[in-house]
Amino acid sequence: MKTILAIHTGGTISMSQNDKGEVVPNDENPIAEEQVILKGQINLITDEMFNLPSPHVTPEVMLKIKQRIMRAIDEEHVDGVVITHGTDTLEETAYFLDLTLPNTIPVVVTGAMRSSNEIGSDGLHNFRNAILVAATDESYGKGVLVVMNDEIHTARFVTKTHTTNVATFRTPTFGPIGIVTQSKAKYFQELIKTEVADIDHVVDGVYLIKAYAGMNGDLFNAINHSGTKGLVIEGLGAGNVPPQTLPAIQHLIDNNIPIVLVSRCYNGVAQDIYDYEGGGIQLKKMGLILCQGLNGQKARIKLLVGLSDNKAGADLASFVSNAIS
Ligand SMILES: NC(=O)C[C@H](N)C(=O)O
Repeated sequence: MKTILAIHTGGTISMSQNDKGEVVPNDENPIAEEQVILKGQINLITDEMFNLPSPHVTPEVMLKIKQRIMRAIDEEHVDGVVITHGTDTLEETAYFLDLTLPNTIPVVVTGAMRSSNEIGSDGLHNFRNAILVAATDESYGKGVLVVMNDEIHTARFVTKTHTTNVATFRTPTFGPIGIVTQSKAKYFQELIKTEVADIDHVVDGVYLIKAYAGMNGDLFNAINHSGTKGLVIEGLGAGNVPPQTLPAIQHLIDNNIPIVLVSRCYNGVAQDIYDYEGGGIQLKKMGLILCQGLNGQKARIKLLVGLSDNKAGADLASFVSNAIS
């Protein structure tokens, strides 16, 4: 029998609807373990570590979860870990863990779109599936996984795409890597390349700014201060910005702030294709780091982890730039 540690951190999976129809946190994580079908087949131990709506989750909280999992691996010798988490920032915590944990045992993050007492609540189903995936031998060596709505996604590429639909978690461009059936986790894709940065602290001052038509330098100027450690820009299309932003972006570069460029598009990767003012070719020449395959919030987590690992210059650029190969 495998031993799986479930770490509860809060989110809708731990919430319920009140008489007025509002979804509210409970005093404690209310997941009814006795209802989880796999009880009896798996030795499930639980840790009610946090009870936070996921918009309250910070990189410091993510680091604490990482440290808790390290203890489970090194001292408790568990066979797998499941983390329940609010879905709003689930992809960020999952990717933080993917970048900072050794790839030794399955670590699976899950949540719910409907709270525990709502009709059609998906919490227990997702929790059961996540336990099943964490206890499956084929789940070893795949990095941190996200299990929602009968699908298995990599933490690196999955993103929340719908405000309320239970099929909200999608992996644009690359697709999920497996499915969960009644009794099995089945994989049809391999994870490519894993990287680990064993950090013991997290830096502050890493920002994310989205480009838009007619944008000027105001937002970039606003973060041009001593507390800024890094910036991710969600550029337009293949990775371009309006020309009026360029002087302010250049000031940040002159102040040695690493700037990462991704695309605000849902699919595809940022590339240096266009050679006009503000185009990707110019941005690359200015020193922006083009990051392939990650969305803005994931690229921010990667930049934050790289900086927290004391990476700088070419080392930081190579850590952040390529998530694909
Ligand atoms: N479905 C959810 O979990 C959303 C909730 N607002 C959270 O992230 O905590």
